[in-house]
Amino acid sequence: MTSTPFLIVAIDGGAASGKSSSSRTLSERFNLLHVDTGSYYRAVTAEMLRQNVRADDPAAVHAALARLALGTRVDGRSAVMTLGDRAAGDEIRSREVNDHVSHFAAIPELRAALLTYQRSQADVARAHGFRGLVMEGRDIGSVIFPDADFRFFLHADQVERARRRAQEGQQDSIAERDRLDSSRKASPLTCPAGATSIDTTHLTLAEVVDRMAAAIATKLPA
Ligand SMILES: Nc1ncnc2c1ncn2[C@@H]1O[C@H](COP(=O)(O)OP(=O)(O)O)[C@@H](O)[C@H]1O
Ligand SMILES: Nc1ccn([C@H]2C[C@H](O)[C@@H](COP(=O)(O)OP(=O)(O)O)O2)c(=O)n1
Repeated sequence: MTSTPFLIVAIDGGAASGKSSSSRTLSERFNLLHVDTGSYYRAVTAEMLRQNVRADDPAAVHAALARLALGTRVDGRSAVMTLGDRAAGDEIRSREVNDHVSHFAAIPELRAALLTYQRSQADVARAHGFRGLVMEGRDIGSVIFPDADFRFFLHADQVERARRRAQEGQQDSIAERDRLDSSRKASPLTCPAGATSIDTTHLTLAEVVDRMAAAIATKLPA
């Protein structure tokens, strides 16, 4: 008897390239835990701001990281970071977090603190009976799960991505975040070698999802 494989799907890309929307749909279609690692960097950034810690103060960042008590709550099909007894909420999408998150995400010590935590989400998925996980971010296919079963890299031209964000009513300097995320030394945003690159500029969300789903279905029936 063959057992069903536990599948890891990695999706990377810049802001508003379609990572969250496609990940959510794939998580439903294949019963995968949805892990939005951007929300983790956002939650830690919100916590740093709450504690008045600045990204350019390494000693304060170090001390604050040592105090973080990270946990995970599963909400439907999505993993949600908890900090102590608080779950990350809407404040992680605020203008202030948008403006600061890439600066905190560039700090190697902070990224190292989140590395094991992100990998441990596979255990959370198993414990909750999911058939695998779909994890989205900037360095999932390159650093967190380089051996993932599927690695996708989504991109779209900047004007289209800005249009998508504006349509959501969000104030977000995506060009500046992409510049910082792509140029940092620690795990920069890049299309990992061997990943499947998809230009979503002229595709509908359904078309993007269908391309990824067709590949995944070869290993895991929907
Ligand atoms: N291929 C697409 N065509 C049109 N709109 C899209 C497409 N992909 C995503 N969107 C829309 O763009 C916005 C940002 O998408 P999202 O999935 O949140 O991107 P990311 O997670 O990469 O930041 C959402 O409102 C989403 O519905
Ligand atoms: N794996 C990850 C995920 C996000 N980040 C950083 C860089 C991003 O600008 C911020 C926020 O990520 P998020 O995915 O929420 O951003 P968008 O939804 O694409 O606008 O976090 C990262 O450095 N590494």
